[in-house]
Amino acid sequence: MNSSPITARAHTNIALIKYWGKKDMDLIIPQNSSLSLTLDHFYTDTTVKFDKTLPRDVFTLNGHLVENPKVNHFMDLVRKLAGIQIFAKIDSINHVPSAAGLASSASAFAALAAAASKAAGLDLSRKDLSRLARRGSGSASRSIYGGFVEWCQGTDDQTSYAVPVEEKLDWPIGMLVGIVNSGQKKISSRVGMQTVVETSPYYQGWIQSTTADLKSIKKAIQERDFQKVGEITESNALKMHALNLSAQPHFNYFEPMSLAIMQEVERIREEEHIPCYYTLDAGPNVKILCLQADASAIQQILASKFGQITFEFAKPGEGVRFIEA
Ligand SMILES: O=C(O)C[C@@](O)(CF)CCOP(=O)(O)OP(=O)(O)O
Repeated sequence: MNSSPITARAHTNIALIKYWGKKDMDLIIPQNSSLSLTLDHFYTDTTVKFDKTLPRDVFTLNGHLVENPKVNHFMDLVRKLAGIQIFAKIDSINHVPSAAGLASSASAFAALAAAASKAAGLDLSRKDLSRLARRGSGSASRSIYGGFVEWCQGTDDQTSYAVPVEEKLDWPIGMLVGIVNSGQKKISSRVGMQTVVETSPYYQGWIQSTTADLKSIKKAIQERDFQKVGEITESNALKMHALNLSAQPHFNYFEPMSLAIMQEVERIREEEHIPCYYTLDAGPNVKILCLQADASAIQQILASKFGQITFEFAKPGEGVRFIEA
């Protein structure tokens, strides 16, 4: 066990091919494989120090003491893996608006997996780090790597983990992220996706369609076909959200501003002839895939229409790494 505190930094990732349903809730085995882009702009720094004098885990988020059962459960997994019974001090700083569909759980659990396992004296491979992060939050399995990342669904704890598709990305693309609402979302991803699995009549169609999308997008990435990557991304996101609209009870994450931004992105593409495509996750925030050279032109158009919303640009980011606190 490491006596000194360990700090890890992990970046958030945004899925172009969505994970939206589990086969196994405890092991977090997904219904389908997914693909994401790790972003450099939003990240989490997490410091972990095991301390024999602690009666329980002590967790602070952005400087505030919080109780988080998912973190406690995760730390139990780490203790079991390392064969220790000691509690830890965990300090996490989220440079991401938490829980607003900006995949803050992805960067958070990837950073926690790296810092906690190393502080517990483990030296995990990136594959095993991805497996461990997955137990905290499915999408966190992808933030272990940078660039384009695929989470291979696998069938069990050993075979479900992410792999880098293209980590050192030499393609000048990125995402504009508009924070429509950084408040706590109504329905968590965990609840939302399970409702869909259990009640949407479209779920099997989704599995077939998203599996085909994954194959097509990997080919389009290889061919640097930005239009194809964008079209598949936008279509896949809308199919995911169609599941929510068809669930019982139905739900959706859109706010009026989300739809207005989505329509404006389509207009910019069709009338201004600037290639850009949107995606949304379990929240109202719109992420716009674009080429780096077009980012400021798109930002200016959006600022003229939605002055109250800032659209921050993120380039492809790197995988999880240890840093000096
Ligand atoms: O990231 C994606 O593929 C798509 C989503 O972001 C939603 F749009 C899912 C994120 O789910 P997550 O928070 O990882 O759920 P957990 O495993 O129940 O913790």
